[in-house]
Amino acid sequence: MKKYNVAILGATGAVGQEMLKVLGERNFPYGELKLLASKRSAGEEVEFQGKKFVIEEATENSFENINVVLCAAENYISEALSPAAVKAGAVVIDNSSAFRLNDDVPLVVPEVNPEDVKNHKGIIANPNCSTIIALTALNELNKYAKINRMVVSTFQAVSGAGVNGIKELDQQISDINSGKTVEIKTFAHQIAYNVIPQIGDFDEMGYSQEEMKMQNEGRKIFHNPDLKVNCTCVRVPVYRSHSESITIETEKEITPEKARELLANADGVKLVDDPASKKYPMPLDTSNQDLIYVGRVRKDISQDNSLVLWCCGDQVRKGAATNAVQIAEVLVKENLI
Ligand SMILES: NC(=O)C1=CN([C@@H]2O[C@H](COP(=O)(O)OP(=O)(O)OC[C@H]3O[C@@H](n4cnc5c(N)ncnc54)[C@H](OP(=O)(O)O)[C@@H]3O)[C@@H](O)[C@H]2O)C=CC1
Ligand SMILES: N[C@@H](CC(=O)OP(=O)(O)O)C(=O)O
Repeated sequence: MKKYNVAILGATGAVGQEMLKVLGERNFPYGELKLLASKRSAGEEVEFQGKKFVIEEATENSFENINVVLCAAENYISEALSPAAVKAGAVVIDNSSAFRLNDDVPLVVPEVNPEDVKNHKGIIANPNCSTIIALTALNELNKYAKINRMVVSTFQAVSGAGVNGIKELDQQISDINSGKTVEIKTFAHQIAYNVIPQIGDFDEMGYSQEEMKMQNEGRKIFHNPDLKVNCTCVRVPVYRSHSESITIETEKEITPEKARELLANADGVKLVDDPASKKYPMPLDTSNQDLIYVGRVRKDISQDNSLVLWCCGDQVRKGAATNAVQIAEVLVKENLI
């Protein structure tokens, strides 16, 4: 079997560490494996599949002989290093938001628009985590009856802000329980025992950057430039898995029964919808795996052709690492690397 040399850029981060796990779990046919991070982590050892790997400092010269770069670093790092990786002949699958809306960069959720990878020019973008979760959940409904409008509220786990987000919740809980003063570094306010209706900076309309991604990226992935989305993103003191309350308005009616039938057979989705038995998706049940759980499916009683649903998914997995590895698998299958 042909092997592909893989580099993970940001290998010590929340997403990078998960990428390594997912490569192993899905038996991705990797040959050479390079783990890249900042100078701070260079020299650290990581054990993977019985072998020791040493973290290297990422530089423009890190990508010789690499076929695929799984990039899990901030925008400015991806902007600085992805072009060098492409120049060296690699395909970059980028988790940052740096290139997502560029015309020559496919933005791909493999369950929804895998064919878009064909137009890549070296960089393929992984969408925003909440957007991946919502669109995976909605794909079959959108195919049955085009979605014209979405109203979304997200409840986003602290790991969405990386390893520092996890540390901050841990630290604040421990400080509060031992009567110490709470320190705030990563989030705008105390996150322990709180919810914060801000993820990213606000624009002049009052929407945060994170909130606008659902519309801007959703339009590109669904190939629907007229899709209208109104989104509110909230950080909650949950470690893993984002939850979303979603209302969709469709071009023709989808009854809740039909929606459940479509969701029960949707790729990447698990229907958990039995409220009478207290069964619905919750982050504690959806973490460390890849399915997007959907439930609480019901008619929107406030307007026609509208449905309300609730979904949860592990944003470090399907919302980031797994989606990226799935894109690499499409490239392999289509002989595009
Ligand atoms: N967390 C999530 O759920 C999701 C994250 N994303 C996106 O994925 C990317 C990574 O996020 P996440 O894993 O959460 O972040 P983390 O903060 O957990 O990890 C950041 C990674 O970037 C590395 N890094 C920092 N500075 C440099 C540098 N100068 N050169 C090379 N590498 C560097 C860090 O290495 P070191 O340890 O050495 O500092 C670390 O490996 C971001 O673009 C984020 O927006 C997308 C979807 C979901
Ligand atoms: N901002 C998301 C995670 C993320 O990194 O998104 P993006 O890749 O769109 O910046 C969160 O905090 O939960």
